[in-house]
Amino acid sequence: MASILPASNISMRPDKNTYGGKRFVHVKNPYLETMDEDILYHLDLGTKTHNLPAMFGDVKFVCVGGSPKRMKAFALLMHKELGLAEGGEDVEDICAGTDRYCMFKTGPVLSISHGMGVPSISIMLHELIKLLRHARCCDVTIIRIGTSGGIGIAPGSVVITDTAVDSFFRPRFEQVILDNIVTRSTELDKELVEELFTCSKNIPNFQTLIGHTMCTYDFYEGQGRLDGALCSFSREHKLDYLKRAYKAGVRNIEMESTVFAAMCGLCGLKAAVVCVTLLDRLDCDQINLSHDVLVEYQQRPQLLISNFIKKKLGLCDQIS
Ligand SMILES: O=P(O)(O)O[C@@H]1C[C@H](O)[C@@H](CO)O1
Ligand SMILES: O=c1cc[nH]c(=O)[nH]1
Repeated sequence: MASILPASNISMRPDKNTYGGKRFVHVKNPYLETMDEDILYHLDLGTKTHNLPAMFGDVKFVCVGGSPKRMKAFALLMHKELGLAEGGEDVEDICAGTDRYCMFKTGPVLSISHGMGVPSISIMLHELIKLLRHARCCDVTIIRIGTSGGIGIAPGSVVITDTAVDSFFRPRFEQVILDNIVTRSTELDKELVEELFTCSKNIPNFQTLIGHTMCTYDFYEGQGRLDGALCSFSREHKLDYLKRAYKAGVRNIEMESTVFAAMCGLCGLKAAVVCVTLLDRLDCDQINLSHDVLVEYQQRPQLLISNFIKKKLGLCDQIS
C-alpha cells in the first residue's frame, strides 16, 4: 500500500483547527474514522466501554510527568487549589486497571504519568490525544512538568522550554516510521512560554528562566555521564560537549521534550515543557539530593503550573 505519510513533515502543522473560535484536538489518521471501536489499551479505556465525552469532555488542562507519585501529588494539589469539594484526601486513578500509566482528574485538570523516555511518553500521547478527540475536548493546554539536569544554572532552577532540541542541538524530532525517518518540528507555543514566565514572577522562592531543553534517548551515555555502566569518552569530552550545548542555548537536559513538542504541535495542542533542574551537569553527574529536597524541587514546576491554571480560570494569580 502506498504510504499516506509525507517523507518529511517538519513544517506540517495544522493550519487552522479552530471552529467557531474553539481549538479542537486534531488526529491525523484516516483509519481512525473507519474503526467501530477504539481501545486505548495502555490507559485501560475505550470508546465502547467508557463514555469518554462524559468523563473527559470538560478537560482544559493536561499535565504530564514521568512519575506516578508526582502526578498524583499534582492532582491533590489542584484539588486543593481549585477548592473542589468531593474527596480531597485521595484521588481515584482512572487507569487503575493497568499499571503502565496513572491518570487523575480534578475538575478541568487531567494529570497523567508517562514513564521515562521517548517511547514511553509517545505511547501515552497517542492514546491521550485520541482520548481528548473522542471526548470532543477543545481549547486544551498540555504541560509537561518534569525533572532535568541543568547546564550552568543553579540546581533547583525551573526551566521553561522555548525550543526542544535533539542531541545535536537541532530543533527537531526524528520518528522512524516503517523504514523511513520522518523529521518533525519541535516548535512550542511562544505565547504560552511568555505567559508562564510572567506567572513565575509571582513566585519568588526559586529562579525560573527560559531556555532550550535538550532531549536525549538515554540518561547515562546519552547525557554525557561518566557514572554509567558504560563510558567510552573522557571528562574533557563530556565538558566540551556540555559547554557547546550551553553555547547553543541549552539550559537543561531531559528525555521527552522533543517528541512531546512534535506530537502536541501536530495535533493542535498548546504545549509547554517546565522542568526543575536537579543538578548542574558542569559540576557533577550523580544526583545526591536528600529525599526532602528532591520532593521540594519537584513541587516547583507544580506550584508554577497550579498558579498558571488558577490564573487562566480566573481564580487567583498569587501563590498560596
Ligand atoms: O518527568 P521526569 O522527571 O521523569 O523527567 C526526566 C527525564 C526522564 O524521564 C527521567 C530521568 O531521571 O527524568
Ligand atoms: O540529569 C538529569 C536529571 C533528571 N532527568 C534527566 O533526564 N537528566
